[in-house]
Amino acid sequence: MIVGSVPVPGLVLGPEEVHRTVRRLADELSTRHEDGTVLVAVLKGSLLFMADLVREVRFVPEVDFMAVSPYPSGGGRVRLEKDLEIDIEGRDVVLVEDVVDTGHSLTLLRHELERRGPRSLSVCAMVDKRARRLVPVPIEHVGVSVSADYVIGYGLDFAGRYRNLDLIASADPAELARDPDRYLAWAYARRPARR
Ligand SMILES: O=P(O)(O)OC[C@H]1O[C@H](OP(=O)(O)OP(=O)(O)O)[C@H](O)[C@@H]1O
Ligand code: HPA
Repeated sequence: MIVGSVPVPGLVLGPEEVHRTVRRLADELSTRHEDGTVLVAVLKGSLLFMADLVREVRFVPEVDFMAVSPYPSGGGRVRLEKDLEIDIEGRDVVLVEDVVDTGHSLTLLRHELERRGPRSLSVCAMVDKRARRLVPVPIEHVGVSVSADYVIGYGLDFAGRYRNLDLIASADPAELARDPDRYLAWAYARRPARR
């Protein structure tokens, strides 16, 4: 969308819709899981999602964190950067992802977790960019499916910016590549005033 000569991102979910979506996902998880379920957040993007989700589920979760990153050589190969501290053998595990794009990261993560013998494993992803999938991978709980090429906000960054927004917006990756600060004025104008 273009306003005047300044491109602005398209709003995918505003703050209220983000919270409604998190509550719905927490309800879905709460009907299937009991105390002791391990919620594994994928850093860094799942920061806000995990923080909200743990406050909405109706079971007592244990939390842990993983991180992956692409190999510099590219080609979709992904490596584990940070591993769990908890032994998940025999445990119910929910992997909490901010976004699934090509599917490479989630494929590696599912494989890594499955081979440790959890009692159950499911994935709860806030954003599913289904049209961009290169590797098919199951996602049991989806917040929102988008056709956008790139999304920012609610943990999702571009070059470290935009993670702290309480909304999710689609953005033009070419614009961001030209100027990573491109949407900051738009984003901060939408932040609620703090006392
Ligand atoms: O489906 P894929 O194409 O593999 O992309 C999905 C991955 O991208 C995001 O992480 P990102 O690399 O943006 O790192 P960050 O969360 O630390 O910003 C997200 O957390 C996934 O792990
Ligand atoms: N936004 C932010 N980070 C991402 C995305 C996205 O659309 N896809 C994969 N990592």
